[in-house]
Order: sequence, then structure tokens, then C-alpha cells
Amino acid sequence: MLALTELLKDWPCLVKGGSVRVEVKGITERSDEVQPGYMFVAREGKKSDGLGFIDEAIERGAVCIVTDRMTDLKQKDQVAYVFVADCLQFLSHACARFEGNPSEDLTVIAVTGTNGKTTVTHFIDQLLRSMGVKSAVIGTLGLVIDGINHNLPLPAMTTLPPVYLHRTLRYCRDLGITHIVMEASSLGLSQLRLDHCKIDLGLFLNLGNDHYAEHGSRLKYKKAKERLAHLASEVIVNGDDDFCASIIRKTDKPVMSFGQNLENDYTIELLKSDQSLTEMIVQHEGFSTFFELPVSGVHNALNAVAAISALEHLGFGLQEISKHIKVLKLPEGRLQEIRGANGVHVYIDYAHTPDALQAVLKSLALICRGRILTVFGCGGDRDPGKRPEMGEIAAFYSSIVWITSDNPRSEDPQSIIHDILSGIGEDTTRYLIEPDREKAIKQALSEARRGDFVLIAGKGHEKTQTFAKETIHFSDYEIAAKCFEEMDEEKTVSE
Ligand SMILES: CC(=O)N[C@H]1[C@@H](OP(=O)(O)OP(=O)(O)OC[C@H]2O[C@@H](n3ccc(=O)[nH]c3=O)[C@H](O)[C@@H]2O)O[C@H](CO)[C@@H](O)[C@@H]1O[C@H](C)C(=O)N[C@@H](C)C(=O)N[C@H](CCC(=O)O)C(=O)O
Ligand SMILES: Nc1ncnc2c1ncn2[C@@H]1O[C@H](COP(=O)(O)OP(=O)(O)OP(=O)(O)O)[C@@H](O)[C@H]1O
Ligand SMILES: N[C@H](CCC[C@H](N)C(=O)O)C(=O)O
Repeated sequence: MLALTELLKDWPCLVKGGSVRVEVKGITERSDEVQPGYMFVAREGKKSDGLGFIDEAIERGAVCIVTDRMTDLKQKDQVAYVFVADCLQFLSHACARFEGNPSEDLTVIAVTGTNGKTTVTHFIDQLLRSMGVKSAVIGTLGLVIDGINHNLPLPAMTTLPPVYLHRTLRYCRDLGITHIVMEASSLGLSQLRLDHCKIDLGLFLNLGNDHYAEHGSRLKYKKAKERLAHLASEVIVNGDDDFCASIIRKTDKPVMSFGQNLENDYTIELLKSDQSLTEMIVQHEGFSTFFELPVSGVHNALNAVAAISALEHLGFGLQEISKHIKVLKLPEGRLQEIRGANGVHVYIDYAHTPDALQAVLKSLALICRGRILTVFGCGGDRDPGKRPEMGEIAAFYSSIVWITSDNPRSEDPQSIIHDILSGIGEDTTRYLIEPDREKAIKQALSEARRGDFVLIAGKGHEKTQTFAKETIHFSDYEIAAKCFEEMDEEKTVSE
């Protein structure tokens, strides 16, 4: 609880009606979350406008309404109306102050990039914990403390809106956690969800094709990501990625780089990568340190070096980090292997962008001696531009591709498939269209022979499939595992 005067102190605004001495019991931008004594921030969104929910908020007991538009509101007695320049900016500020600015008591590391945020945040957290630091992750997999998902009532978002973010940070701080590693999505950055959260270190991984449509253009997507350099005190970038490298030239913050190119501050030399292990050397300030990573994939070696650079920068020695590197474990649904019957290898992977699909297929192609069979689809209500690109990449690396559904949301699954097909064009790769994802997975698994790799891409850890009219329980892992069980049973019966 905090007096309205405290929330408004030093913040340019105009207050009409009510009393600034009123105690605010909570802050929300959602009318259905308002409780007696709450502040309701009525902002304009893409789908609706908070102004239209003011009456509902007051009926539910709001004592203060905040807006950034000088519209003629039918004011009610006892309610304070606050006019600010920008609701999103104010929301970030007010939520941080309401919770007592918990980020100031924590070391906060924020990771942005089109691909690899979840993996890198979890790698950093795993290493920190192994070295005795109390840390937690906030991102796509929720709030994870000690490797376990904490079931706080949080929205399923990669970057939490400020109402939930600062509450979660305070919860962590009160548990004695000192380090927070979090994902900074482009949408989170552009919606100012991280403004007024103190960020000690910002990490830039890469920039690829995703969310252009939601942002309006590639430039706007890029600009959103660039905000992290503005928010963080220090920055580490992937120097091999053109966009990330451009941050080095643009920011006035202390900046370091990692990557395979020798001019980076942390360079990696890959020695070997197989199905379960990657060996590499990290060079920094003239010293070479050997790392044996218990994970596969060139992209994951890059993710590991991003995590290692961040930790070195925070004061941990490379030698010490190398002793703990065996704790690294890919998060659920990232190159997650199900070893099937008959020497078939099945991988569940969250690749849902062109670069991610390319990275995972390239890594598998390096170690697969049989055929690669790929099952994938593209999300509905998401950038259609990535669909043909993903079609082309899947066809390039695979012997057979099953084009299926991946959360069609409000769109017609067939029309998404049609977009994907336009990228396959003249490619001679065999492809099959099966909108029912369960059937597509089953077909691919029954086609697979000894030595083949089956990649089931796009949904990773997800446990649901969303259609226009319903969301159903759906897990790629469960379906593949069940399918193998049934195959085993059939084999036993026929023997
Ligand atoms: C594109 C996007 O980010 N949308 C988020 C945004 O929606 P919006 O600005 O369009 O808001 P709106 O729905 O038009 O509503 C306007 C205002 O009216 C309020 N309202 C609305 C209805 C009502 O009954 N009462 C009410 O008060 C809303 O709370 C809001 O304050 O603000 C809403 C309220 O906080 C979010 O729920 C919504 O996230 C939706 C669920 C979403 O799917 N977001 C995804 C795309 C997202 O943010 N993803 C990124 C990760 C992306 C990645 O890494 O790939 C993430 O960080 O999670
Ligand atoms: N450094 C990387 N470069 C390219 N692709 C990667 C990289 N790291 C992971 N990937 C691919 O991206 C997929 C998603 O990885 P991860 O969940 O770590 O990314 P993310 O940025 O958190 O994604 P999202 O924000 O959409 O949840 C992985 O399953 C893998 O296919
Ligand atoms: N954070 C991403 C996840 C996409 C996952 C994929 N399975 C899909 O539904 O498109 C998004 O919301 O665009």
C-alpha cells in the first residue's frame, strides 16, 4: 500500500478530483483485475482502449484512474483522475515504486535476441547456482528458482508487464535471491515493460526474422531491441552478428563482444561437436580456456559463450566457470532427444523462426548419418513473412518434410500451410501436408528407419495447441513418446 502522493512524486502529471492522500492498494491496467483501493491505468492498446473500461474499474472499487488523453471523462466523486504524458511509461515507473524498486537490490542481467534467450538465461542461472549464487530466471518458461518452476499467478509472457515484473522481483529479493536473469523480448522492450527496472548487464544475441508484422517493420523491431542498450548499464554483444555489432558503434555504454571472429573480446574456437558433447576453447585477454559442454549444436556453443562472457564480466574467472560447465542443461523442448526404437533419433525443438530452424537443422545435418525427417508448421497471427523462409529451409536440409499446424490461432491452418509451401517452390524434396499435428508426427515416426533423425520443430515445451475456437492440450513430446510405446508393443506382439 502506498499513498497516491508517493506514486506521483516527481512525476509530471495533472490530478483532478479525489484526494492525493488516498492509499493505493494495487496497480493494474486490466479492468477485470481491479480490487477496492486500486489504481487503474487506462491505456490505449491495439485491440481495445482502457478508457472504455473505466466505469467497470470504478464499479470494482478503483480509487484512482490514470490516462494519457485529455478526454472529457464523466468524473465520479472520491475518484482521483490523473493525467500523464504516457501511460506505459507511467505504469513502469509506478509499479517499480509501488513494490519498493526491488531491482535496485538485485543484480539484473537481461538477454535479448531473436533466438536463444531462454537457453542463455537458463545457462547463466545454472552456472551462477553451481557457483553458489542465489539466482532465478524470468522468461518464456516462467519464474524458475533452483531449476523449478514457481507457480505464481503470472501471465504466460516472455517479458512480464511491469505490474507483474516488479512484484516478482520483490518476491525473489525477499527469498534472498541476489541475481535475476531475464529475457527481454522485443515486444516487452517496445511496450516499455522494462523501463524503470535497473539492468546491470544487457546481452545481445542475434537479430533474425520474427515479429516484423507485430512491430510494423524490421526497422521498428530493430529499434525495439536497441532499447536494451539504452536501459542497461553495461552491454555484451555477439560481435559476429551485424545488428549486435552495430550496437558497439551506437552505444556510449561499456561494451564487450563474443563470437567466432578473432576481433571479439571473447572468441571461441570449436573443436568438436557430437550428439551430446561440444568441445571448445574460449580466448580472452591472451588466455585460452578449454570447455567441454554437455550439449550439442553450434548455436548452443554460441549460447554457452554468451553465458560465459556474462559471468566473466560479472567477476567469475574463466577457469572457475570451466569447472562448473558440466551443469549446463538445455531447457525443456530445446534439442530434447527421445531415443526411439530401432535406432531412430527424435528431437523436439522450439525452432519457430527461420534462423532457429536453420541453426537446428544445420547442427543435426552435421551429425546425422541417415535421413532427416522434419515436422513443422508456423504460428497463426504471427508474421507471415517467416512462413516461406521456413519452408525453404526445412526442404533444403530434409529428406521428407511434413507441413502441419503450430498454433493456428485465429487463422485457417490450410492458408498458413499454403504460405509455407510457397517457399518450397521447385525444391525436389518430398513434402506431405497434414494439418493434424498428431497425425503428422505419427506418420514421420513410422517412416523413420535406423539412423534417421526426426525433427519435430516449433512447439518445444508448449503443452497446448491453439485454434480459433479452442485451445487443446498438446505436447509434441508426449505424442512422440506414446507413439514409440505403441510401436514397441506392436513389435512385442508380432515377435
Ligand atoms: C502484442 C502484445 O504484446 N499485446 C499485449 C498488449 O496488448 P494491447 O496493447 O494490444 O492491449 P489491448 O488488448 O488492446 O488492451 C488495451 C488495454 O485495455 C485493457 N483492457 C482490455 C480488455 C478488458 O476487458 N479490460 C481492460 O482493461 C488491457 O488490459 C490494456 O491495458 O497488452 C496486453 C495487456 O498487458 C497483453 O495481454 C498483450 O499481450 C498478448 C497476450 C500477447 O500475446 N503478447 C505476446 C505477443 C507477447 O508480448 N509476446 C512477447 C514474446 C515474443 C517472443 O519472444 O517471441 C512476450 O514478451 O511475451
Ligand atoms: N543462438 C542461436 N541462434 C540461432 N538459433 C538458436 C540459437 N539458440 C537457440 N536457437 C533456436 O531457437 C529455438 C528457441 O530457443 P530459445 O527458446 O532459447 O530462444 P528464445 O529467444 O527464448 O525464443 P522465444 O523468445 O520465442 O521463446 C531453439 O529451440 C533453437 O532451435
Ligand atoms: N513467443 C513466440 C512463440 C512462438 C511459438 C510457436 N509455437 C507459435 O505459436 O508461433 C510468439 O508468441 O510468437
